[in-house]
Amino acid sequence: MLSSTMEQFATTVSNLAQKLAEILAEKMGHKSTFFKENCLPNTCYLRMNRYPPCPIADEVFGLMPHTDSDFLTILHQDEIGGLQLVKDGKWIAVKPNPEALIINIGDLFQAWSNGVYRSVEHRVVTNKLVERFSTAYFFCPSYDTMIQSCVEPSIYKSFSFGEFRKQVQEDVKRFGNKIGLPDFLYEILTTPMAIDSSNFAIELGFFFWPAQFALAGNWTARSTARRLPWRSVLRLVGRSPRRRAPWAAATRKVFGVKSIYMVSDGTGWTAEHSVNAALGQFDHCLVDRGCPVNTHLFSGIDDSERLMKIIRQAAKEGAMLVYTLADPSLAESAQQACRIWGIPSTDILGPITEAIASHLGVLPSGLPRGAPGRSSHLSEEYFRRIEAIEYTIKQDDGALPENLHKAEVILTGVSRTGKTPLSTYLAHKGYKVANVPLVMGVPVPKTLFEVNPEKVFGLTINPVVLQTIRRARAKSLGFSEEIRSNYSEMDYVREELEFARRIFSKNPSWPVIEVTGKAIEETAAVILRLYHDRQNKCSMPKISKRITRNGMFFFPSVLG
Ligand SMILES: O=C(O)CCC(=O)C(=O)O
Ligand SMILES: [Fe+2]
Repeated sequence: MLSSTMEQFATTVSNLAQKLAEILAEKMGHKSTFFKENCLPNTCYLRMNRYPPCPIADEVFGLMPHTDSDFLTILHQDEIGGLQLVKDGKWIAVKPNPEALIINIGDLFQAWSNGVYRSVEHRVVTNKLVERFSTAYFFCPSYDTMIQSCVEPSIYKSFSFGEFRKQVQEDVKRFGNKIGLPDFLYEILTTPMAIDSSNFAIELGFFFWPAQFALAGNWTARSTARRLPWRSVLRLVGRSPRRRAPWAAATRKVFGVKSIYMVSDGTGWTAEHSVNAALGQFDHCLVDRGCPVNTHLFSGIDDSERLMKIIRQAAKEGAMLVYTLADPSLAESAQQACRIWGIPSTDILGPITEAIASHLGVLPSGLPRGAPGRSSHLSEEYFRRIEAIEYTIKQDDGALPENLHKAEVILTGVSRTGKTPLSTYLAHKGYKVANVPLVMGVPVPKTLFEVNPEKVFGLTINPVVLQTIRRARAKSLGFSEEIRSNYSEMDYVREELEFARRIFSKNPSWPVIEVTGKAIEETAAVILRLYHDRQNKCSMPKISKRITRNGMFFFPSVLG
């Protein structure tokens, strides 16, 4: 009785699947007999799922996130609910309606339609109290049927359904999850294609349901392991059920770690800096607030083969892709592959390069930094930077005062105001920087007062903060008690800051910058703004300084 009911059900939904496939094909302008010829009843199969009540429903999936390896799936679920699908990057529940059928696009339809229809990622969550049943009809061809895109140029290589299934099994064995269509993507995507991707899941009125379904009450739950599938399967028609394996996507969901892949055909600094700057906007929710982000940098990626491997990996891991690719065809490939695989992506270099090209009226070279044919990789600017770094290292901590006149920027202040890291940072930006410490009782080099005062910058800091920094420093360096009290006791700290203040006030054209609580980058930005204002001398703001009540210099950045 059960089997005849199931046969009847299978025949009905098989006809429905046939019609739907033809309608979808026709919508793409293809009147095709392909489905009629290749998806015969003996190659399609029906699977009945039972999801027993699960005491740890929050931790276990009934069915791991997956896409179906078929053309179409016709699914019936009972009134319990639990099926979810991904829409716009979010999991949404499919409202249970025993009066309706759910149609899922499978991987084969995605390949056949060249990505116009997309196979939908779905999963089943378990229920604590009640069992759930569903029946899925998988509309498949024979293993030797070749799956080939119905339009050219094709995104995917053609493959037989057998090859596809074999690859899926191998991937599951090797990686623990199915990769699916990304395995069959052409490595080089250079031809622009307009792909109208749409996740597809429609509900139809349901007209047939076997009453004897409850017969299968003795099924047993197959897996109780955490996050492993929690359901039993009854196969009625066709091939054996797929092995269910834990998915990378599921692991991701358990641990909630998001990844950002940065890909560059150069060093990757631009991508890295941009991502870090943007991540700064999420300080309030990163890591310790439970939203951990992993970033991975792939530099020197200048061929599509490696690019596609990375993108495939990103698809597998559910990562986002941020790329700086000077070669427009490579950037285009990245964009397309991301669109096809549903990977969120951002092209950092493309939009700005295009804007500059249109502003200048000149085409960009499309060559990454260092590529043969691009004007000298090691540019003048590069050598200038190296020279600046060499100079700055030599001039650290008051060394070689006779060379101060060669500096572009001179930083001065008491010990532990951040002169050295600031000098190094500015040197990496190409400025020759000297730093001169102001130490009470040690004469300040004469040359500091002989050089152009416009390049001297004083640094000052809150005494309490300075004392804390100095104490930590004294401890880590194992200073003796005597040196320690000289260096880090409050009276001494205040006195030394006063000593510096007096020097600063005798040299009123030195801007004095309060560094308390400022990042090196922030102080550097202030210095460079002043430096360039002074260099350009155009409507240069007059720099003034005044003394605040606690005896610290306060530096209003731009005064008219
Ligand atoms: O039980 C369900 O609702 C979904 C079943 C399913 O996705 C499958 O068997 O592939
Ligand atoms: Fe499925």
